[in-house]
Amino acid sequence: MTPTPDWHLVVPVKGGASAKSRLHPPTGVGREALALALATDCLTACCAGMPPARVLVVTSDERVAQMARGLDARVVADPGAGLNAAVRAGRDAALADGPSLPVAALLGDLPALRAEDLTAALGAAAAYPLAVVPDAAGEGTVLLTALTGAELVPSFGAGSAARHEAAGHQRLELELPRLRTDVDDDADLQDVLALGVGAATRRALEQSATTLPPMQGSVHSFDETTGAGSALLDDGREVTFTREVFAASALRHLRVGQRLSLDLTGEREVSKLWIVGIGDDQRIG
Ligand SMILES: Nc1nc2c(ncn2[C@@H]2O[C@H](COP(=O)(O)OP(=O)(O)OP(=O)(O)O)[C@@H](O)[C@H]2O)c(=O)[nH]1
Ligand SMILES: C=C(OP(=O)(O)O)C(=O)O
Repeated sequence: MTPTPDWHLVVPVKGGASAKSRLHPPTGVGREALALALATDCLTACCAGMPPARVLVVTSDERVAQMARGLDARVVADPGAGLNAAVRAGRDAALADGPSLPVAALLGDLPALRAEDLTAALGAAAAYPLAVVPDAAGEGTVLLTALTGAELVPSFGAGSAARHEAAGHQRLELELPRLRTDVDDDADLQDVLALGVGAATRRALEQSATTLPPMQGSVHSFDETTGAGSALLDDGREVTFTREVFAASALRHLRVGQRLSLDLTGEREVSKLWIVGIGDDQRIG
């Protein structure tokens, strides 16, 4: 296998009141807060997938900058001339580390992204001098790469995948929906929620129980004597529940493999469980 080169990753994040103008968050959720949460989940995955010192977040928004610094990413000042200028500024900051380094640019609105998706995509892109990964619709760009960073010339904006391809970037239709689903509008938000978003986006949407589908999973283990156990979420995570949570469900028994709906506190602890299809007011015991 070809070793993966040491990419620098440029992530532009607009932030502030004008971010994500096509998104209509549910009542009780601010657009700015939701946009920040989308970027937080995206950057958390990036900084888990590669050394954060090689992740360059281009922004002029102090809240975004603070969040990025908290993840140990580098912050580059946004020149204030739009998305492509922001990506160029990130590229130039990366090239200050070495003029022929490989540089990639990733959109910052991918809240379902996981570290392994980024690693897989950068690994695939490493086989080409220039590459582009289109968004799920095949029209926009989510990832643009150049093995020689100085050759990264961004042309983001409507229909950018075809433009990047015409400029010599190899089109990579990777089977990585978590990487390819960017959030522009309300339908995209539903798509990423179905894929499973990161903790920040889930938290930001918590005030709005109507839009957030409960987590689904199946019983993985159950101790009859204590009432404690664990479940496997459909996104692959194992989560645990205590005897108190089980007792509060009013269920008398669980069997391994049984389908459940779950609420979580934190990443791994179940705060509430119930049987799929049985609503809060229709509990069975
Ligand atoms: N730093 C920086 N990032 C930008 C800028 N414009 C867009 N982005 C980021 O680029 C990614 C894709 O941008 P868009 O989908 O066009 O997002 P947007 O401008 O926030 O949203 P819309 O108002 O819907 O166009 C997101 O991560 C944005 O935060 C910009 O001028 N500067
Ligand atoms: C900026 C782009 O897309 P969107 O506005 O759809 O995020 C793009 O794909 O080039």
